[in-house]
Amino acid sequence: MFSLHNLKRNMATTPKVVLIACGSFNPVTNMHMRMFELGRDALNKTGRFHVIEGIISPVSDHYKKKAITMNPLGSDLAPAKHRTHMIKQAIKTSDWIRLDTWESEQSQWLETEKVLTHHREALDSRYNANIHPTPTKRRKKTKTNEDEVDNSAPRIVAGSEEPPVLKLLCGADLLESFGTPGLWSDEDIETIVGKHGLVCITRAGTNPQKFIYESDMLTKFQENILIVTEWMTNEISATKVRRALGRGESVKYLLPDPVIDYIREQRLYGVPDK
Ligand SMILES: Nc1ncnc2c1ncn2[C@@H]1O[C@H](COP(=O)(O)OP(=O)(O)OP(=O)(O)O)[C@@H](O)[C@H]1O
Ligand SMILES: O=C(O)c1ccc[n+]([C@@H]2O[C@H](COP(=O)([O-])O)[C@@H](O)[C@H]2O)c1
Repeated sequence: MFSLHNLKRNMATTPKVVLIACGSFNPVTNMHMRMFELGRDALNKTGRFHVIEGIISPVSDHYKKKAITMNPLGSDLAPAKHRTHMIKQAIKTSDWIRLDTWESEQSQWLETEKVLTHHREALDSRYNANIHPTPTKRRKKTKTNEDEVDNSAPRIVAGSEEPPVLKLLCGADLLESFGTPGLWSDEDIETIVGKHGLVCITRAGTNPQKFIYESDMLTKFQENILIVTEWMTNEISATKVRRALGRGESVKYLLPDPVIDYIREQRLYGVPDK
């Protein structure tokens, strides 16, 4: 029978999850934000997890993939200071997603497995120490410098509960990039999927179920992968957004308004003069 007491007890015993999305966020789009909502909803609906936090972790300026595979003439990755500023604008309307700049501040590009390990350790120490500020602190910071990054996270109550689980949140293109020869190491893929877990949002032109079926390793850890179908297949890609910006085309409703304002102000992505 339903009772508030049982509901509270279930909430306390259901494993808590922190979702982390790693990527260029060049720039952050409305689809990135939606990816978090889809991932949280789907995990919570399984009844097996309770999502408590989302982390956006942009890559550092040393990430060279774009230069190698997308644009042989040079990297079109905007500096991390701009990408993180835009993320801060985008998450203003969210009370559970935060920016974490640890990865973007590194002096070299780091494999995603290393980023997850860092956050796994950070979660463990937050859990063990139980001395961290609540997320409301960030929203009360009206008098501080706008550019000051607050990487504080929700307080994790230690006690009988287990520490939160960390899961990588991604689009199916990232999952399918596991199959690109020489891009990811097998050990890293095994750690990401076997130890942490994956929440993967379908994307136009991808077939994550088939991709998992065709990989022995992913099939082995299948129970750690949640595929979430995005039925509103309005494909927003940062590449296409950058292209539209460079051509002076409107990107309204594809990016949060303050992000568009910032891009125009800073003349990012080759935005032409008015
Ligand atoms: N439209 C989308 N649907 C589902 N996932 C998405 C979508 N756009 C981005 N993502 C996911 O967000 C994460 C970070 O994305 P990323 O910064 O690489 O954006 P992107 O649009 O794929 O960028 P680019 O076009 O520059 O390669 C990745 O896991 C990516 O798969
Ligand atoms: O860990 C790896 O080996 C690895 C190999 C290729 C890409 N990644 C990560 O995957 C993300 C891809 O982002 P993007 O914008 O290039 O689609 C980014 O966070 C990279 O650091 C990670």
